[in-house]
Amino acid sequence: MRLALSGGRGAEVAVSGADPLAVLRDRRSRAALAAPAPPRSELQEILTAACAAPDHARLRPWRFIVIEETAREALGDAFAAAQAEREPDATPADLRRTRTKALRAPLIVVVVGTPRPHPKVPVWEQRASAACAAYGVVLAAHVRGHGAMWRTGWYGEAPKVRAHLGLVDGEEVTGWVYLGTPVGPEPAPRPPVDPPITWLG
Ligand SMILES: Cc1cc2nc3c(=O)[nH]c(=O)nc-3n(C[C@H](O)[C@H](O)[C@H](O)COP(=O)(O)O)c2cc1C
Repeated sequence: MRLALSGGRGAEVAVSGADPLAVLRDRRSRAALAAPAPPRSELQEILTAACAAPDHARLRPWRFIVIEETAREALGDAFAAAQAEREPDATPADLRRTRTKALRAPLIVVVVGTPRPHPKVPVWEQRASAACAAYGVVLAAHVRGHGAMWRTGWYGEAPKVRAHLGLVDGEEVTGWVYLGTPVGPEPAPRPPVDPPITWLG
């Protein structure tokens, strides 16, 4: 059964009577996103749901930075400054293109992994947990009828961007989750999946 998203403007997925597994199965990332973004109150719920990520020893090895609409220009400037530092030959057109990466959606949630040494929980587990939290943001936004797309990029490691975000040593950008109202044609339904399973029966 395919779930209908009612409008994609903060409306909840119509789960009543439907198979909730379809919410997971039929989710698609949406690259083209426009205003409105989820309002703060709803984003709070989405990020709270994302904090239910599996998390060994309850370290909660992530945090969120929310780039609201008015903060995007400054982030784009940081992207461009980072590119100018990394590629001294970058043209003004290159820098303009890079700046627009911050404007691809009305809101960005930066999921920051905060792994730290722990006697029982290795860093890879904490990174996996942060990735689950990022997926949680995507999924919870989808459930609430918003479009989402998890992206990454070199600029997450660039000192100028890290400084702009206020990241401290050891913190890492797990994902830039772009959120907003999907625009343009709906992506084709996900092709049937044959899960790679080894059954040991
Ligand atoms: C860690 C991670 C980084 C990603 N980075 C990008 C990216 O930079 N650009 C991109 O187009 N897709 C990226 N993706 C993939 C998209 O989020 C998305 O999963 C993909 O387009 C497939 O769409 P679907 O989610 O509808 O299956 C990334 C996914 C993950 C898990």
